[in-house]
Amino acid sequence: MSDEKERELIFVFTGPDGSGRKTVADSVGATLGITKVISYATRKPRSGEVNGQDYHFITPELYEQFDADGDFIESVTINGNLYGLRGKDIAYSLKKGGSIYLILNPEGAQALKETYGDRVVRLFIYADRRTVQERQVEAGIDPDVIKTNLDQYETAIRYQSTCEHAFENYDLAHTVFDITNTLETYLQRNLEERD
Ligand SMILES: Nc1nc2c(ncn2[C@@H]2O[C@H](COP(=O)(O)OP(=O)(O)O)[C@@H](O)[C@H]2O)c(=O)[nH]1
Ligand SMILES: Nc1ncnc2c1ncn2[C@@H]1O[C@H](COP(=O)(O)OP(=O)(O)O)[C@@H](O)[C@H]1O
Repeated sequence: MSDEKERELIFVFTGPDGSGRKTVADSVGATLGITKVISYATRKPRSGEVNGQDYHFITPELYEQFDADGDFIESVTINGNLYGLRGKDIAYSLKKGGSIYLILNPEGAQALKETYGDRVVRLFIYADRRTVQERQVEAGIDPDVIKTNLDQYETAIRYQSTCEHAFENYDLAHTVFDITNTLETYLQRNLEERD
């Protein structure tokens, strides 16, 4: 039989940029005490971002080295920057015990689903186009980046139907409450299956 740890769950928060994935995910993650696994990125940290908390911010040279070593589950270029998740980080967190969460665009969510199958639960977070635009403007995101993100909006929205769950995010407390309840059900069921 498979190792007990192989039954830990992988919650992936996905959806369009600006929908609130990070805000919601970190709040739910803190409430439930689940570990975040972060990607490696070659972009520069934005004001307020912390290395090792938002991303592992690394040089293109180091990124290339990891890539050449076959470390990345998938690797994408977004707005001229590289992003990737190292399989060994996921394996390590799962091995330590407990479920994990990640924040990814739909492409990344799909890659995880294909790699880890049934253990992956995708939570699709969404808001209307104008709202996600306003949020990104308010957050001080570069206007060119906002434009490329909005060009991806419809494509991202189409991924909703593939996800295990979808939540609109307007009232933040409400969204966090709903998702926390949903994940608690998964965690409880997972515990019971082990008894
Ligand atoms: N496919 C994929 N997407 C990622 C990965 N890491 C982050 N992303 C997504 O790529 C986009 C990165 O854009 P960025 O402007 O840095 O956004 P932010 O980090 O969400 O503020 C976001 O939609 C992220 O959720 C990854 O490893 N793989
Ligand atoms: N329900 C909400 N109402 C108002 N603002 C929100 C809400 N959820 C998130 N935000 C804000 O919107 C911005 C984008 O949220 P973020 O979590 O970074 O989105 P994403 O990870 O999807 O790009 C942030 O400034 C965040 O504080």
